[in-house]
Amino acid sequence: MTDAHRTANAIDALRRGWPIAIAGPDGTLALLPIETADPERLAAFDPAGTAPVLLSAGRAATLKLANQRDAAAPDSPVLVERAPWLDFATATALADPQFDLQTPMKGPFRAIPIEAGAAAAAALRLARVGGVLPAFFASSGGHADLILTPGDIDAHEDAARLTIATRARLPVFGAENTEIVAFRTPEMPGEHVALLIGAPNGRPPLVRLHSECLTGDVLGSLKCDCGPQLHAAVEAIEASGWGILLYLRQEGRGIGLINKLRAYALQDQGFDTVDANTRLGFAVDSRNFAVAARMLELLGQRSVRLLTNNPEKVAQLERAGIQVVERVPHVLPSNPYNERYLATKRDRTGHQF
Ligand SMILES: Nc1nc2c(ncn2[C@@H]2O[C@H](COP(=O)(O)OP(=O)(O)OP(=O)(O)O)[C@@H](O)[C@H]2O)c(=O)[nH]1
Ligand SMILES: [Zn+2]
Repeated sequence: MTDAHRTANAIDALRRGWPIAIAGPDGTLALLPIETADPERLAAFDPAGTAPVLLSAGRAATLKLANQRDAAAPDSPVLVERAPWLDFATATALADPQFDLQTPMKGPFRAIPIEAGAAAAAALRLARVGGVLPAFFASSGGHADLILTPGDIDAHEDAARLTIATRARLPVFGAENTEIVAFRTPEMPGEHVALLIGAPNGRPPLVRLHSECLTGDVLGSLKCDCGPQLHAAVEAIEASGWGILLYLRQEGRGIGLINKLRAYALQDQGFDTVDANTRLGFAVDSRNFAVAARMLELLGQRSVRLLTNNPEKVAQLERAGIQVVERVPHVLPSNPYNERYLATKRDRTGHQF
């Protein structure tokens, strides 16, 4: 089995609630994903009932386990000791923030040292890639048929594996002289695409990196600005004469649709987009724009004008070897439902408005 093949199987296992094991340089962990497993599988995985619970640093902080985190490495995963009363239902409440406000955690919870730190961090990364909650029963003695390494997960996310699969003419609303180019890697289920709009004129193209947002792009959600930004980007590129829209399959800033909708449910409880992600146990933004740099490179473009309010997109493209000669603001009018979202972008995630 190849590296990426093992990761694909591991993602499949996570979504089905089957155990996997990750072997890092400092030790191996057998892992059972809490979201998708059930009490019977837990009993089979951990007959002695001693496997601790692995959580992200953000989730641990939300659960007031912050003081038990490693002060030298505050973003490291946290392992919660398995007390006899910490059953499957309690572990589910540790994993899923949905009921945090209704059922305050009782505890006492105790964090214990993690020996297999690399495996623990890789497990949380794999949960994000697989779109499940980043929480596991984790045992150093447990058994799983499928064993992978942190490096296997790197291979799965490696932008260098991207290639052009096909291209065709695609007149779109607002830009009729357009070609679509589709990209894929052997393992990613979602294909990234580029729209090449207008005719190259020797100048750097006007480029937009658009991250997938099913709710905003397709369903007309008013909670964000994605739909209007998508259409305005096509218009702006068309008006500029020549440019490229990259449609990146990075739903929910990389946490997937289901976890984004969980974040929306937390926003219904009053948390903003940043705190909602943290409560779920994810980074505020999990996107890696190296994939966009690779797409531009495959399209023969190393110098671009970038349509964005997000300085992080500029920085990541530059780090990946694409020269951003100009940042062009991309601000759309707000509505009553997305005002707070836009204010949070301005105040907490460094967007320039
Ligand atoms: N996790 C999470 N993702 C969200 C939320 N709202 C929108 N998204 C996702 O955010 C991505 C869009 O990114 P934005 O941060 O809105 O904008 P940006 O692309 O970083 O910056 P600009 O280039 O300036 O527009 C899409 O993948 C959306 O699905 C949310 O509340 N939580
Ligand atoms: Zn959106």
